[in-house]
Amino acid sequence: MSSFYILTGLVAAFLGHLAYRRLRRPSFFDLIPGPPSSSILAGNLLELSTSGAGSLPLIWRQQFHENTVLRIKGPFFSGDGLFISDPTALWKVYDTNNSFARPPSMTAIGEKLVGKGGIILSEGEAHHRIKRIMQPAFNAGPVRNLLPHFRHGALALVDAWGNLADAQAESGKKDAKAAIDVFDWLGASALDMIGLAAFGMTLGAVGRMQGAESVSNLADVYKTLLDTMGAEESAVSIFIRYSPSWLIDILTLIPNKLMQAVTKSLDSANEAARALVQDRVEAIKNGDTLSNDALTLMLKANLNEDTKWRLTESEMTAQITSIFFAGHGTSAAFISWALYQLAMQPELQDRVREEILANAQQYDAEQDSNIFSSKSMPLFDAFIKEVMRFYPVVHFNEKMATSDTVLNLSRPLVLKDGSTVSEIPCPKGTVIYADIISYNFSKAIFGPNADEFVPERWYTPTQGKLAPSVYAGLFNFIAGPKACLGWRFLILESQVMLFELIRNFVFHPPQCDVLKRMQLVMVPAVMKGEELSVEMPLFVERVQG
Ligand code: HEM
Repeated sequence: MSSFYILTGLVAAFLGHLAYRRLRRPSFFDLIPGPPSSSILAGNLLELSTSGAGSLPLIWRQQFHENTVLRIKGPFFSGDGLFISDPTALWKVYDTNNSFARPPSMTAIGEKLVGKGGIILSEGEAHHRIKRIMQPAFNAGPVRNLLPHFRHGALALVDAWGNLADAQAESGKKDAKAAIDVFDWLGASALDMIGLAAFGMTLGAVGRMQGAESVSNLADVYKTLLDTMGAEESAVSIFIRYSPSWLIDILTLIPNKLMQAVTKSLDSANEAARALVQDRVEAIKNGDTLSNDALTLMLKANLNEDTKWRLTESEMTAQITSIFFAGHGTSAAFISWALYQLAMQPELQDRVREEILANAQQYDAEQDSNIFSSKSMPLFDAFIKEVMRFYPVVHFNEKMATSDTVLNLSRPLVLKDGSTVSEIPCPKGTVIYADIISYNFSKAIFGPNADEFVPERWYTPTQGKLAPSVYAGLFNFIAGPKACLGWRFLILESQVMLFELIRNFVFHPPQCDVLKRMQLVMVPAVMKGEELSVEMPLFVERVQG
């Protein structure tokens, strides 16, 4: 019965909203080009049923060419939103003075998924306190020391895929069934990498895919949690992505199997994370000086911190869930797209492998991350940057203006009435969607061939004005105080993993189209009958000789 009242209330609110839209005075934003107001839902459903270039921002990009500002109208009083890829405007949104923050609606969704108190959802002073403890573990030096952990994880995957490739070769089959779903395996491997490098523990997720006993229940718990979140992308969830927080709170009151499943796995994940923190604190107290994983460094930093800055045990536990959440699907998708691109461009794959093999002996001897520099391995370095540009697995990032402000633009914006402006007013409450895809594909920044995959572009400096950036002038990790904490971790993890995989295997293209599916992360998907299945089926063959 309560569901009936809630739904009736929502329908009434919707009708009221339509009336308000008709009656309100036109604003400046009405002059900014963008998809028709009614298309936000239809467009998002399109995003769901995704085609090859199936991201909504991608479709808009084709429609609106090089427009660096697009206006959207969100459903249910969620106000005006701006998709922005203009570098000057991005500098303003992501500067350190905090005049923009995560929209409350996104925090509301996030808290339902990953719980409260983690670094990702925190803002302002609370965020500063958490980051102070976490940042040192993710700086360049400590991350460089994680190389042996990443190598260990990469070799476990090489071993597993070697067995599968041998079986494939023996059966002589090269049909769809013989393909390896590299995304699934890389997901397990990413869990193992985080387990080893971030938390100093063996999770055994890759071993489990080969039929071994579970080493730790944490791997199962997080896999269930992340799979449940992956299933989240329904029409309703896309709808609420653009909705105000009060609406999200109401919607989640409706009895819902998905939310119940997420809450259940989140509880188990938190329980397992708490046990891990307690175990690690005990080890430090007992004089553990050898462990160099991120959690040990964070806990040591915490113990040495002034009490007013120190994180409590439950705050520390929340950070573990944040790291798993932020660092698992992202890296699995990123490395999957890298392998896909190599499979589609065999000539490039050969050249990258040649460079890897030329450096393999030195790498084995020194095990030093310097080998991955643009000086030692220019093509490998350029390839990774180009994958980052071409496959922005995190495709947009939301912020909301916390006070009235103005956004200057690097290029004039042509309004619907034909006039041009070089700045746009941004009233308090305006939601900004930093459009990472459009930025990464901007011809003004990356040149006329921005739509093509060309690693060599990285041999010369980029021409156009760049957005603030922590890596290669790209916006994938955003910038400012809330920039990705794990970007160095991700780059080294990918370098080590790709080095070992390309060194050992040749990748052949799938026998079907691979689609870009816009979940929270841009994941690969293929059509299986009528259903879209999240996977990346590649043929993997051992390198001969
Ligand atoms: C291709 C891979 C990755 C991409 C594109 C990426 C991108 C991002 C982005 C855009 C944010 C900002 C989110 C927001 O505030 O809304 C973020 C935050 C974060 N990321 Fe990553 N990330 C990646 C991999 C990783 C990995 C591997 C880790 C950890 C091992 C990680 C840890 C974090 C953490 C802890 C935050 C929260 C930072 C804060 O709020 O201060 N990320 N990431």
